[in-house]
Amino acid sequence: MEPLIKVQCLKHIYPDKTEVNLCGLDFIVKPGERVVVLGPNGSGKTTLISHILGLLSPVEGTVEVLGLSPDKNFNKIRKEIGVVFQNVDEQIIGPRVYDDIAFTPRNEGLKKDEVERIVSSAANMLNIEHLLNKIPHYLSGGQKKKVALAGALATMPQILIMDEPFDALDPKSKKEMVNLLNKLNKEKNITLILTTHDIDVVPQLADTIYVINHGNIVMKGTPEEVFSNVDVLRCANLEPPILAELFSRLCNNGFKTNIPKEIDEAEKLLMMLLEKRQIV
Ligand SMILES: Nc1ncnc2c1ncn2[C@@H]1O[C@H](COP(=O)(O)OP(=O)(O)OP(=O)(O)O)[C@@H](O)[C@H]1O
Repeated sequence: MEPLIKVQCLKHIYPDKTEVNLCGLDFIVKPGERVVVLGPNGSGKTTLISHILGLLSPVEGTVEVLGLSPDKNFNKIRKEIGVVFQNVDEQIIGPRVYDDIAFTPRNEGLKKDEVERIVSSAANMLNIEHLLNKIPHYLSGGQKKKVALAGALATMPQILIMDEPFDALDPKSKKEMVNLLNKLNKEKNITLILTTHDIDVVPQLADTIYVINHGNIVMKGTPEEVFSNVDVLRCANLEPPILAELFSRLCNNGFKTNIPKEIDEAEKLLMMLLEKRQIV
């Protein structure tokens, strides 16, 4: 299967001469994949995303999205990619929530009733119908994030990129966001690229994880592969999810068990282990 995105040994130099390198392993995203990028602060996650979106041009290395250089084919590429930036204030531009979600469909010249249909379907997906008449500036951080996501989904892109999707979300909204992202991936076949510091949710969301450290993509693998490699993670200033760490330690102590993704799964596995040992 041809990759949707391929980034090889990227080097970027910002105007103030700050140099960002992303060498090591190639960054490859296949259609329908859920990819999470992990790395410490300042390691270049947002820089990587900006290149994929064609907002920045590499000084060295190659960036290909759908076989094209995104910086030279900005309009073509941006139709296929929905994005929610870390700082959503920079991307919400409509005077009312409705206008913001309607921005791209209106720009594409769609008729009023088609725009209405798209906005109402995106708002419904995110449970924000009650916010449509509000002024975005006065919304809470979590509400703004949902509005930005509704805007990104309005044109049903092939690829959805979210930089820190769980920032500003309370536990219930975080759970809803995880479920929604998985639903978009499964039912609409939207390819996901996410960055997050919220490591505990990663096993529920990732098919593939990339770990960036010191200018290199140092590791690629499934959550099980990556989170069992505690030394590489710690070296990159990352902690494995608490459940992954606990169950890896149980494995190291001779208990044959999978690594659970969620607390319910962990509970079942623990009950099975305890029953086997006749502790309960
Ligand atoms: N516009 C800019 N001008 C100058 N330097 C920049 C600019 N944007 C980012 N940088 C620098 O590039 C490096 C990588 O930044 P980037 O935002 O890509 O990291 P990140 O991994 O997304 O960080 P975080 O986890 O904190 O969001 C950092 O040293 C940062 O200070």
